[in-house]
Amino acid sequence: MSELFPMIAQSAISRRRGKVLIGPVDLTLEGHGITIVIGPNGAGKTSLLRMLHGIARLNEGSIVWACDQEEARQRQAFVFQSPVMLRRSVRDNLAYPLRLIGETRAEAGKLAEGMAEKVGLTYALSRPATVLSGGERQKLALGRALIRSPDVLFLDEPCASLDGPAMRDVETILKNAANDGTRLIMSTHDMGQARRLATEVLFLLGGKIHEQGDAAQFFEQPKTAMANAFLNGDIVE
Ligand SMILES: Nc1ncnc2c1ncn2[C@@H]1O[C@H](COP(=O)(O)OP(=O)(O)OP(=O)(O)O)[C@@H](O)[C@H]1O
Repeated sequence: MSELFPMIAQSAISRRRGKVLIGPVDLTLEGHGITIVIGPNGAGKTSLLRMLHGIARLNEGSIVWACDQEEARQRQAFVFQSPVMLRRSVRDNLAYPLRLIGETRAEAGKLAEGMAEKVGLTYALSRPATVLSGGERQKLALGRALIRSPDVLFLDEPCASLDGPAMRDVETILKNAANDGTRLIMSTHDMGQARRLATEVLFLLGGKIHEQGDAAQFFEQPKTAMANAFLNGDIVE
């Protein structure tokens, strides 16, 4: 398989009805680690993730992966804040991405069971996804996104409405995925979570990347006054 990274965005801009949602963005993503995207409400976190993943229109500039675009698309997954589930069992939801690429029902079911174990949902395999709790739904969404072993997983506030134990479980799943070689790029409002997970930080402000850096260094000594103010809990806009 060819290399997917680096991903290079140059002067990338996404607009909606003439308004810039995000950009211009100049960004190089290397192939390892967990990049956490932070910034105040409306800074453009969701828009950045959607633009990089290719589900928000790229109006200007370029986003280029090291392999061809179609292959790059196949090797990515995205987890939304409020994932939509099929009105079927947990097993079928997990198996679905595999069925889409032609896996047999039996094989997809077997792999779904393996993934259910990884995300802690073995006990719920036969339950309809519609009866799951918020935490269980998010674990299912992660399992469904990870079942094709994506090289990159984008996550938009995946823990936004989860309680402590569910958040801890989700973070464990994410760390395991990163250790297994999936590159994670994730937005969060939770600075504790950002500190626990990040190897790299993108701090967004006003639709632009205001600061990018190694996580330990960013949290210890941010380079910009705005990032410093944000980390101190000041109102930044
Ligand atoms: N579909 C849309 N149409 C018009 N404007 C939009 C749309 N989606 C987002 N915006 C605007 O684009 C800007 C960036 O929004 P975005 O959701 O990317 O920010 P965010 O950092 O993820 O915010 P939050 O932390 O509140 O989720 C905001 O000003 C928002 O109001």
